[in-house]
Amino acid sequence: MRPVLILASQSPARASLLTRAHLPYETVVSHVDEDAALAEHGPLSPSDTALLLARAKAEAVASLEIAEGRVVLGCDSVFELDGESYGKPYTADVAVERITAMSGRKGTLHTGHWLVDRRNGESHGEGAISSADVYFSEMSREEITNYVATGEPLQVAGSFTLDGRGSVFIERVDGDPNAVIGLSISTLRDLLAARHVSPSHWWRPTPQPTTS
Ligand SMILES: Nc1nc2c(ncn2[C@@H]2O[C@H](COP(=O)(O)OP(=O)(O)OP(=O)(O)O)[C@@H](O)[C@H]2O)c(=O)[nH]1
Repeated sequence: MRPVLILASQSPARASLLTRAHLPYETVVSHVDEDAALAEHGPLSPSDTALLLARAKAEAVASLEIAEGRVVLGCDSVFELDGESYGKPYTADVAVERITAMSGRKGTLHTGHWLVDRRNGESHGEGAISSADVYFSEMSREEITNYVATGEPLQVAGSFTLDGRGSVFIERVDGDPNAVIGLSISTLRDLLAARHVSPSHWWRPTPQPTTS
């Protein structure tokens, strides 16, 4: 039986968070062009950017036939430092520059969530942001270049991971740590509750067909 939840994301970290919570899901990547989605809008705050992109991803997948009768979750994570939005650094030079600016300081990781409920012939969308302040320890130039050389920070929003090597440099998180990684499970619970669904329903063993 297909899981009710579709995760509209290519992110292994987001998938892992659902798996660890024993929440069954199917992954359908949205292939949303994030720059094009943002170009339609004027300047947005980092949190509004995350919510808009989460919505674009969820709606792109929710429009597919595979989403009929199911619930689709899209997410997007944006790192805020000094009021500026940062996504993935992609290159080592950009990662070194950004991590150098973060050293010894506090940034905020905003993760947008958008849920589209396509059950019962409807299509109801609702979103929420989960933001967490992240406090970084002082990092030496050598530590930064050694971290960037691993390649880990290049493909993650904010150029660091909380659940990987980046944890060496994180002193404190104020907020949902899962939101830092990319998907706040408690925010998903709240969005599902608004649609009269509890993730705990999915822990029940699926009734096995009786052999007559
Ligand atoms: N493992 C880990 N990944 C992180 C962390 N912070 C951000 N990320 C990842 O960085 C990526 C942020 O880029 P997004 O554009 O939101 O998502 P994406 O990876 O492109 O995947 P889509 O959902 O398909 O757009 C996500 O995959 C996040 O899971 C972290 O602390 N740990």
